[in-house]
Amino acid sequence: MFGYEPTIYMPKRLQTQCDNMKIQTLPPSTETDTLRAALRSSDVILDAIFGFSFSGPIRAPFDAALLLLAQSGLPIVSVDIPSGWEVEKGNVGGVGLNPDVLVSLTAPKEGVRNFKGRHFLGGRFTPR
Ligand SMILES: NC(=O)C1=CN([C@@H]2O[C@H](COP(=O)(O)OP(=O)(O)OC[C@H]3O[C@@H](n4cnc5c(N)ncnc54)[C@H](OP(=O)(O)O)[C@@H]3O)[C@@H](O)[C@H]2O)[C@H](O)CC1
Repeated sequence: MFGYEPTIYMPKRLQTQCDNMKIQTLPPSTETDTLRAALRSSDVILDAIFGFSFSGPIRAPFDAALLLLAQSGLPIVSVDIPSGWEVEKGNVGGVGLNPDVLVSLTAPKEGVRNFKGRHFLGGRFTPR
């Protein structure tokens, strides 16, 4: 896909599109072995696990998955909100990812006010 070879962890609604486009997916599982293996052959993590509907504590299997992502040492780009952060309160308890880059959608959320990495704003904007 555009020269990239993505592996998608637990796609929620896009399995058919992934299959049609022959994009590798990791199905829901309580095991983290496949995710661990995929991380070993990855260059970057695009984090879009949770958005503004997340509220802690993190339930399994995402607790183990977030830990693996954080410990991978790979650069992380988060979409809208780093996974594990709450939309208003931010990284409560420090269990969320600490991405290098954040791409907020439409508007930065209150919880990322103190985010210190590179921060971009993306979305569709309607002119007045
Ligand atoms: N709609 C808009 O105007 C905009 C939306 N934006 C972003 O788009 C996402 C939409 O994603 P949505 O699926 O609605 O929500 P989330 O991505 O946050 O995911 C919800 C799922 O997360 C699960 N969840 C929540 N808390 C936990 C937890 N502690 N442990 C494990 N899993 C959790 C939740 O599971 P349930 O079982 O509770 O249903 C859901 O499956 C939206 O979030 C925005 O980020 C943009 O902001 C642009 C405008």
